[in-house]
Amino acid sequence: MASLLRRPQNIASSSRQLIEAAALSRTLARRPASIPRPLYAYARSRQYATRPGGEPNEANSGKKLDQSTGSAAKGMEHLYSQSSPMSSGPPGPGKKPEDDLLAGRTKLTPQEEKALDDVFNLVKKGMPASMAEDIDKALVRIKKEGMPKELRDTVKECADEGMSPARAAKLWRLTTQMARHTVESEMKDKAKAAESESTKQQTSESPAPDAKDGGKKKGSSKPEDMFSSVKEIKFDLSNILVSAFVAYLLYRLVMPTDNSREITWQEFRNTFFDKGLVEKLIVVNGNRVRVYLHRESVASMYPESPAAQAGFYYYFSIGSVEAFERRVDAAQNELEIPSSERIPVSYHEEGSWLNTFFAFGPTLLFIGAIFYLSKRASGGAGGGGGAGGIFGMGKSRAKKFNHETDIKVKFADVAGMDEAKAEIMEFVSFLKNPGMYQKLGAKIPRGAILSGPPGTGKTLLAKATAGESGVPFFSVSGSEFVEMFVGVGPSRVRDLFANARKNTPCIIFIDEIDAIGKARSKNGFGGGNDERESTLNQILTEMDGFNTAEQVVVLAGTNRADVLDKALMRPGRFDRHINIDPPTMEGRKHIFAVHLKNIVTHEDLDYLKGRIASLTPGFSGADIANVVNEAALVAAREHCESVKMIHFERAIERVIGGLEKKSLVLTPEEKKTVAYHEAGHAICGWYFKYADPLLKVSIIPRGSGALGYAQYLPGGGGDMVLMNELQMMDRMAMTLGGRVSEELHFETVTSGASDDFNKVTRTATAMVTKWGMSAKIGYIYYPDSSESQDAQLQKPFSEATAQSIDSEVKRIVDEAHLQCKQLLTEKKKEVGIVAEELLAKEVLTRDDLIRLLGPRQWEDRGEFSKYFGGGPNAGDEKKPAGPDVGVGEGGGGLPPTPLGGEGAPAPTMYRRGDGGIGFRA
Ligand SMILES: Nc1ncnc2c1ncn2[C@@H]1O[C@H](COP(=O)(O)OP(=O)(O)OP(=O)(O)O)[C@@H](O)[C@H]1O
Repeated sequence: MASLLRRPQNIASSSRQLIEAAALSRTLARRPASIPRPLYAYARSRQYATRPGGEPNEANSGKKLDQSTGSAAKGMEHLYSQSSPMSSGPPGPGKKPEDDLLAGRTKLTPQEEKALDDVFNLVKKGMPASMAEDIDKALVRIKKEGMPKELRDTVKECADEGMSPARAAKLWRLTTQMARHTVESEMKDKAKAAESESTKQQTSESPAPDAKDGGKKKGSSKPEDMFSSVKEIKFDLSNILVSAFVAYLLYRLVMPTDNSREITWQEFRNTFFDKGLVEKLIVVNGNRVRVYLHRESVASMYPESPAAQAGFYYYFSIGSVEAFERRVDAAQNELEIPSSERIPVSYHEEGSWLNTFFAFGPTLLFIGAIFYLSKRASGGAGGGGGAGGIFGMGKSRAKKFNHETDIKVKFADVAGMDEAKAEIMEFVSFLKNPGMYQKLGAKIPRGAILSGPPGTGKTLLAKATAGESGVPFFSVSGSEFVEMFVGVGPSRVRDLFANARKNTPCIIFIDEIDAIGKARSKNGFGGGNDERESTLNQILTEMDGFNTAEQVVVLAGTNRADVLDKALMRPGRFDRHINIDPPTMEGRKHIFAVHLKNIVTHEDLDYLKGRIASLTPGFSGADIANVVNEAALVAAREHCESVKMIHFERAIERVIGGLEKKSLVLTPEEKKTVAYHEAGHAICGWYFKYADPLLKVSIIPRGSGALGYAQYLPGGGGDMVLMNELQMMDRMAMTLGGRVSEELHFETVTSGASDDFNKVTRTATAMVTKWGMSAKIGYIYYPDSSESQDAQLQKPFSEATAQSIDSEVKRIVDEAHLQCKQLLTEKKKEVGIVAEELLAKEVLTRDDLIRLLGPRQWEDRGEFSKYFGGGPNAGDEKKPAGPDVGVGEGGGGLPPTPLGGEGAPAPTMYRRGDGGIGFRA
């Protein structure tokens, strides 16, 4: 009642009809009293709960209708649920609502029947016809089946003591409940009848059990299938969190929050407004109205309704504020609500979720990106420990390989470097059996630097050391210490060594150590690199910091041992310097043997290894691995059962010269120039004692810019370590053979010989400035700019000496040119024969040259004649087994080797010249 007093509009807007009805009742309503609107609302709500349409709907009967509550509009089911203001209230625990309703039914006496008629007539006043009809039905039923005790008592109380608001409300409730119950019973009966009818039909139509199974089997969703598909989904915590967050955002965007529900204007009007339940209205953003109800009124009557919860509200959308205001005014006028009691309406502006999201989105994205990047930067740390710095930036990025599972490499897999292996095996025995050394007082070496050209197997050797010694292996590249933040490098070094100490005995391998281990600059010219130097200092400190009992071996790989800081190389740090050179002929055979293990081939393995090793001087282990793999790919492309010799040769050609460029068509003149150029080289190689005899020449352009391509057998056996002056002169003359041939056979010359001149000049310069082969300059070594920083700025010789060097270089090159010109003039006819044959066939082999020129006068050194034939007694020689080198195919070439360097052998590949017309010599 307190709530009623506080809200006079509740009473003021009570149903006029009800008050009228109560006043009209002469017998029952002696003291007419207003009935609180919530009670009236309750009573009216029964009608909607049973039949949302307000009309008895026969078509909705049977299965289609919910058997207890009728069907509600989609999304509005909650309004008709048991706990909503529109339901009959919660049933007692364990009881059905009708148990209470029908408790203590007894037959009616005639007086009671009359009193009941009066009451029901009173109640029916002001009701819609449909509901009055239900009330009548209920009355008939009560008369037939008896009156429930509660109703009887209430009717009696009304008769004895008169009508009061509470009794009126109770009567309303009981009569409408009875009406509803009657309707529901009818529906249930109908539904039962329909159900039994359909079961009968089903039993007559249902298929045999087998057929059912069959049907199930046919279905695509077998339980196992479903499980297997479910199993495949990977549940990753971060994925789940992100998906959950996104789903929540979407949900919040699409769905309103739980403490609100959308209704229509009609529902607002009929369910809340007309019943005086509305406390206030808030118009949000001019397009939505929030309806706040009198919570106490709702809670006292429907404790379980969501509308009774604090903060809950209904809302509906409006087209325009003006229209809404007009409608509300009209509704209030209709209900004759005085202006002082009208429902307050306020106006709010609020940002939507979407707006908030867009407002904060970029900031969140930015923060997220920074977080992600810093996470990435700190990722890949090999084990924990150590100071991580900001976002773990300072953590070591070394990958830790488990010796039992990850490292399968053994010394047997590393071929062609026996000395290096022997040296490093000592580390293995130290790691396996340290006591043996320590008891004799020997200090254990701390580490070794493996230096050598790229791909010679430094990393492989380090891995094999770890594999053999059975200890964990930390692998990191020098460049991974370098980061744009100051202090990260030293911090990562500390972290790496801290991890290693936790895992002793172990091996740390720092690849490309020159990235951090370069000699620290003395004069600071060009700006120092403090970060790199402090990283290096940290490595020096850490390596000093080991005590000899700590079994941590540090191996480092580099291609530039010459630039490393001296402090790094001193005993007590990297004690051992192991130099790994490109493999020799024997080494290449062994490396081929290692990699051929995985290849299917029916060739004679000894012959195969020897021949392809001869064809690959200067190749590193990585090149060899690549050739073997490439050969297998070539064979597979041709659908062969096994890899044959021809495939290996093609692979070598491809590795050296690139793919044949059949699309590049040379004009006949260009082709002729290339052919005579190549023929010039070939004739020189064939007739000069110390030059390299031709193995194969082709004038098919190749991918790497070569218009012609020749392969020569290195005269020194490919592994030549020393060259004498005669050899150099012959080779230089041969290198100039291409240009001289052009001079002799054409009116003019081309730009294609520039690469030849480069080689010749470098050799001649080295002869003068390094190898003491010029009487005028004498026995002096002048470093070039690649060897000394000083030489980059200032020439290490006087101007006069420079002139002498120039003249001496020119003299040597001129001598080589003269030597070549004499030979080619003498052999002009042979050059023509070879060139014409080359033009006709595009590819010539050693056998063709023997056929055209006769066997070579000079005996080939090394094992080449064993694999390629063609020595001075070639006619008598038994031809080696296996196919000829690349008959009818593009030529191969020896790998480029540095001329002017240590014992550079034959010229190898001839590329497009500067003028773009180029071809090879
Ligand atoms: N001596 C060898 N025996 C067998 N295989 C080898 C040998 N040397 C190199 N290889 C092959 O070449 C690959 C590359 O070798 P690796 O990575 O050890 O070269 P690297 O000297 O460390 O090169 P880089 O200096 O460029 O780091 C190896 O995986 C292996 O397949």
